[in-house]
Amino acid sequence: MSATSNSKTHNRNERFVYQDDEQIEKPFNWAQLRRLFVYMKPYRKELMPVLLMMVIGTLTRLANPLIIVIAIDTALDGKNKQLVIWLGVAMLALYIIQWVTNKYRIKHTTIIGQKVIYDLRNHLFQHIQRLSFNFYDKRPAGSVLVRITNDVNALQDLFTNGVVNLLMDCIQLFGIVFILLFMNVKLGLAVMITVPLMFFVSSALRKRIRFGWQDVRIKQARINAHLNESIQGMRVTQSYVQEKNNMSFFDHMNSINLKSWNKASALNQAFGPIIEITAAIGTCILFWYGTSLIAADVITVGFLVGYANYMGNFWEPINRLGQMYSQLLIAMASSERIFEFIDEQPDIAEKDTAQPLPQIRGDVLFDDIIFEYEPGRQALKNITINVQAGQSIALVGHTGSGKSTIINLLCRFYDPVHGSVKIDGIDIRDVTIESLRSQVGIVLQDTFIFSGSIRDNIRYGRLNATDAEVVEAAKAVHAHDFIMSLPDGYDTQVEERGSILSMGERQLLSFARALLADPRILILDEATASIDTETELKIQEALKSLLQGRTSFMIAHRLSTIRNADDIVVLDHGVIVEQGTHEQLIEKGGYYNTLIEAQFRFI
Ligand SMILES: Nc1ncnc2c1ncn2[C@@H]1O[C@H](COP(=O)(O)OP(=O)(O)OP(=O)(O)O)[C@@H](O)[C@H]1O
Repeated sequence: MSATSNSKTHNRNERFVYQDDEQIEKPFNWAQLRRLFVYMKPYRKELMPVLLMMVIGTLTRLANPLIIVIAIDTALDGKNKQLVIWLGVAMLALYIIQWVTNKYRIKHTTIIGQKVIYDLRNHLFQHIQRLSFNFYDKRPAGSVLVRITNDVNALQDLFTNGVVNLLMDCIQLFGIVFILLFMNVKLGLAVMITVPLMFFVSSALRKRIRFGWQDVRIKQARINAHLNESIQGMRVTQSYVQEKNNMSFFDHMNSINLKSWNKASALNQAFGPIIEITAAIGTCILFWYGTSLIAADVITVGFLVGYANYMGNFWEPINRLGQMYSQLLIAMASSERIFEFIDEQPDIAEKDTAQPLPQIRGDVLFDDIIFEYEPGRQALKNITINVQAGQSIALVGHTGSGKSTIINLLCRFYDPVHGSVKIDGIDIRDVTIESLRSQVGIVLQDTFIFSGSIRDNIRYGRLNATDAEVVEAAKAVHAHDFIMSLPDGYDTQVEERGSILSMGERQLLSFARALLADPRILILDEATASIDTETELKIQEALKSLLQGRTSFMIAHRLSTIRNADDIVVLDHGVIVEQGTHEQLIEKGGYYNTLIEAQFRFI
């Protein structure tokens, strides 16, 4: 396989490490299984008739061999033709009952199972939407995606037929054991003597199977996480001509996954022969001991045939339970990963006493803020910024100086370690998150365009805005002309991330979206990409409309934006080194002056 030959070309362990999925190596977790079944609770009523059908179906199956016993012993000598007919009718009736109950059971378990999966997926998605940025910082998006798709799907089999089949097999098994012992205790014990042996041999195997399937899931999760990253980063991959390298890495992971699957599957298949051998030994014992009992007139031929029939039915559920064990293990590995997410609590939690933030004016105070993403590494040190409503603040500084961090704190994506952020004098930790974020608008550097029409993308700012308001917002930020030049105007369909639009056009769309939302506080992470002078002028004009009457924080990259700001906060390594207007700071000839000179040599 090419993975082996490529392994010398680079050290794969140095890149794409998805540590997060390595952790689960625990034994079978019954508490987890019980927790999973909580999702079935709302469907208890619907489940009752299914269980009833299952019990009826199983009992009729158990009655079949009894008819055979009677037929051979009392009817086959041809003297009692009527009894043969009646036995035939009874057999047919039993088969019909089995057919009807099976059909009902399969149909309804599928429906209930799908509903449970639907609930679980919704619950998981609802939960991860609440999780803080901190959670997403630590995980590749792919691994989050895998849990909502693959891991939830892996539970599908369990919920659609697994649970009911499990119960059915258990009832059938106990029923047969009871009948075998009831018919003849000695014979029953003799034929079942091999069962403990089988459990003993298979218990070591079961452990290996469990680890095998866990390993498969980990490998699959890695592939999916990598796939997701690869698709997201396809442009970068192609620009750096990394396709071959990427392919070799993928091939490597894929072959590891294949090996892991083959191993688990081979272990799983080892179950079958163990059961077959045990069954064969059991059958030998039955006929050896059974014939001697016939010779001694203790049992009849019909009895032995019926007994053999029950024995056949005895191994069937055991075999299925063995297979189901691996299904259960796959489901348990997935549910562990799902619950790991569900148990994750958002770092940014609302206080019980949190009140909605009233309609704000827009005064903002960063009061002696210290913040660290990781303990011991301060990203912001003693930051104090006092902003009056309606002022525009430009945040400037070299890369990594803490500009985005300030913005993250204002939206309460993280909480400071020390100090507080206040809006209109109210600590933002005391208000509900929704009321805070709905009054703070953000225009990100990498404007996210959703699949849909241009109109819908603008309307994302305020879902109940009318068409006229959408057009009005677009006009105000000078986006209307370019939208009208598109094939279907406002109805033009754009794909995810808006690749048919230029960088400048995407910016204007995001301005229109923000204007429609009409927040009192606006955060703008200005795009760094250079655009032509004409678009630059348009954007500056658009910005003026957008910023009017709002408090704004801008991570500014264009000199024109920085110049127009009411106040410029200059950051260096998480510390404010200078603050003032453009003219004041240039006059001062300090850090800002050097920074601006370095960035914009034409000044
Ligand atoms: N999620 C994170 N986890 C850990 N450290 C982080 C995280 N985000 C940022 N940092 C660190 O915090 C510091 C400030 O980062 P920040 O993103 O605020 O800088 P910035 O000024 O916005 O940079 P840029 O102009 O490059 O966007 C940097 O040292 C960065 O490495």
